[in-house]
Amino acid sequence: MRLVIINANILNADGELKLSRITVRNGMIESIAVNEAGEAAAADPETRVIDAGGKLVAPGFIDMHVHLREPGFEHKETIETGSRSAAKGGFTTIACMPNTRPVTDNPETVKFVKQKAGEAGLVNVLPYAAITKSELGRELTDFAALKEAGAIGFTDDGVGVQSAQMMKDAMKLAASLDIPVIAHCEDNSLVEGAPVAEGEFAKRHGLKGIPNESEAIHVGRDILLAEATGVHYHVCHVSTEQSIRLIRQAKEIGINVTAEVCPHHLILSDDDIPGLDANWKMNPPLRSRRDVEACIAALEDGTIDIIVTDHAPHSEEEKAKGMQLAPFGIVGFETAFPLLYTKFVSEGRWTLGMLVQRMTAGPAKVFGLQAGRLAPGAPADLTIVDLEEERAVDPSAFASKGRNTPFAGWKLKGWPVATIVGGNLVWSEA
Ligand SMILES: NC(=O)N[C@@H](CC(=O)O)C(=O)O
Ligand SMILES: [Zn+2]
Ligand SMILES: [Zn+2]
Repeated sequence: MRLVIINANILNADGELKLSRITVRNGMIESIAVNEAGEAAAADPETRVIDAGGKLVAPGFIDMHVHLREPGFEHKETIETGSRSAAKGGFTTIACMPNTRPVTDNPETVKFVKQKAGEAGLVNVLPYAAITKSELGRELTDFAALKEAGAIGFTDDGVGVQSAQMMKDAMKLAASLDIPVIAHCEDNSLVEGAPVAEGEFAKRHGLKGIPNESEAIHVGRDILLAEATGVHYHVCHVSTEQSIRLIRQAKEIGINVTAEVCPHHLILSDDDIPGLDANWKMNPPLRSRRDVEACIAALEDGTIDIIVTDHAPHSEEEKAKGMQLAPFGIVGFETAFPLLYTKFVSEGRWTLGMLVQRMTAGPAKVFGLQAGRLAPGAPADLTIVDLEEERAVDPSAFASKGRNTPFAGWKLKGWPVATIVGGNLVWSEA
């Protein structure tokens, strides 16, 4: 089967949009050429033609931090609904966190996730496995067996690994297997019971605050451990100026550290939280404007390498428990690109090329994936985006089971309209 995408506006090496014709065969990009008029008419019956109509055709977005909730929390999301939500957001490869039930701390669960993702047949799903059994921080999992089963990295996302010795042992083992450690950085002794960041919002509402140090202490500790062990250490959802300072310095002296940031930490601060609505509750919490500015600058200068959504669906009942009691987390797939395009590209702060790089080639490079680029021989994982279409975020229309977003009603531009994985159209607006 051959697929030809005509009138595709693709970014060239200079970041300019060029109208092109992309030919796909057997799931791979075969050629990219200057668009030719009349191509559609010339196509043979064995060839499917998609007319992109001058819309952006980018490498499929890659999201290296997502929660699909299955097994165990199917009322929040399943691998299928999460995959569909990802496809609708323009993502073609996602990496899912192990804080399921059971925790992905055994080879069977890794295989289960891969099997379910294959059955859904929508996007590429790469499973992470837990660092410690049940993410309890007490005993390491069997890294070699988990890697063998298909885990692409180790993380206890959802909680920080509290013991430095445990983290050091994990890093040593991961380094010997040439596989990264991905860390949710949070010192429990500093955050107990706090639902939002330390600051004005917490004070005004009489809530306990999560201090910036609770994240940065782990980042600093882990950078020293990464230096000692030589592991590839990747920092989850960076949200503070202090963590960024430590990562910047570590990179300067050549320590193998990479980092990610979420759209909400690039856009929202705790000043924006309208009230005690748990759709604004996530971990790490929304911090100060100063932290937001530090995150933006760090993504721009390369201190932070990539953008991830930390898509974290929860049910409406769970989120209705209020700011103090509701679980942390917001959904992310279906708003990520339009949010970032509208806030940073439309408003002139970033080039389109920069945004796309941080969501495609950037993550592919950090995690060594054969994806994230448009070139002959690369997998035909593509996303088509209408940069002109403007509409409001409507959570009731999400493909995700989760409706928990602080961005409901936001008017945004740059909506994905079709997603192609391995040459197959897995989602389209029409
Ligand atoms: N980010 C969140 O607020 N929640 C995540 C856990 C996590 O990413 O730490 C979840 O699993 O719900
Ligand atoms: Zn986390
Ligand atoms: Zn997470």
